[in-house]
Amino acid sequence: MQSLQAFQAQLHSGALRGARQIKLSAGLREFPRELFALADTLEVLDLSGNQLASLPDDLRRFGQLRVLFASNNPFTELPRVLGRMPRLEMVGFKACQIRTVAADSLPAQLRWLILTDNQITELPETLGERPRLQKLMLACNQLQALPRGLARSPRLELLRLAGNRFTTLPPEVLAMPALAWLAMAGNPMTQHSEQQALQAQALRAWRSQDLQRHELLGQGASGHIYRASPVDGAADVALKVFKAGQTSDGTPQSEMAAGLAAGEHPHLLTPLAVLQPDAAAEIDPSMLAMVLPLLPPGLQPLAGPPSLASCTRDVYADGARFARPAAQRLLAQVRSAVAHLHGRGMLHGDLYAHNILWNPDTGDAVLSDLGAASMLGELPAAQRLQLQQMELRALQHLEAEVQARTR
Ligand SMILES: Nc1ncnc2c1ncn2[C@@H]1O[C@H](COP(=O)(O)OP(=O)(O)OP(=O)(O)O)[C@@H](O)[C@H]1O
Repeated sequence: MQSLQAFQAQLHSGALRGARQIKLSAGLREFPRELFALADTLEVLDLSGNQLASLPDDLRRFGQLRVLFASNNPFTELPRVLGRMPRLEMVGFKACQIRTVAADSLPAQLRWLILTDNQITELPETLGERPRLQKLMLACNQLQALPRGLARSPRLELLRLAGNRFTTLPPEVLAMPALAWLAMAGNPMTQHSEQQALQAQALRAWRSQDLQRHELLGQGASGHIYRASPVDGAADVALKVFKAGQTSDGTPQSEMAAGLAAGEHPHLLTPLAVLQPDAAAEIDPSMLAMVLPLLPPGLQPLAGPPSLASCTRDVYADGARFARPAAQRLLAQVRSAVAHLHGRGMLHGDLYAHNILWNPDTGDAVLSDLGAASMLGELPAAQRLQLQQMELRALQHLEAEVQARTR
């Protein structure tokens, strides 16, 4: 729902009685007290894109609230009242101005925490005392260390640390018993390798006048993808134009560096080149872009991304069943793509069925999306190996999901 007036009108008419979900984005500067009329039923509240800097102390009256999104609001502190919410398990405060996360601001049932793109320098030890924690998004902050107790988080499977200030790998990461998906690019511990990868390719960058841009092929969270033709008559390519300077997993620069460093592999979607920014360009010159091979039509994602309920696990189409030979071929190709990345000293970081495009008839597959990939070359060899072993957990989850649907 977009406007406060529309919300109020619906509330007064009784149309919202018993509502379990509300989305309000209307330039709100204060929490609308009218919402308390739904305190007994509301489970999902989305207040993203307002002007809120605080939440009321009696928010805990929302006894059923499980999910709270409040991204793109000028909070400077994670509201402490969240720590007293009895059922709250998903908390999303992306792109606010948060500097402080107090020890008592984390709900006991916390399962999924999004603090991407804030200014956080330190996290409280209580984060390691949330046994249901499964997904932790901390990219693009100012962190140099993690709470020690996170090392023992029994269910923490997905961790995003990209774009912070880590000079070495936080030791807690290697101890996490269930970790399977990790992004850590764009930190001082990886930056040198990323810069080298970008510099090495700078001379081979394409200019925008080398390409004619055509229709939009699709868009994801981080970019718009167009079909484009090289003006020299070479085969068509895909052009990915990044939407913003930061993605949920890191930065476009890190994604491009990883893609270039990964090099070519028949089952990995890696860029052919970056597009040189240029003032005369048809696209906004401040936007970063890269050129990718054009995938043949007929490929489809193996699954959809996780839902609020599945949290770290992909969602497969109802009744999805794969023919055994196709499933085996798919898994062999994905394993070979992962082995290639590991051989290059890298992590994919987002090894998921939703990042695999495949042809269900043949089993031919391409692993895409290096947006969470990390270059591990600057880490000690033993750590590199441990991280790659960790990523094999993601591969095992994928294999189990596919095998469970193979007839
Ligand atoms: N190389 C390509 N060739 C043809 N079509 C492509 C190509 N890459 C992407 N697409 C199309 O664009 C859509 C969006 O791509 P994708 O999901 O990779 O976006 P993204 O923004 O890069 O990813 P993310 O959401 O993970 O940040 C795909 O579903 C597909 O239809």
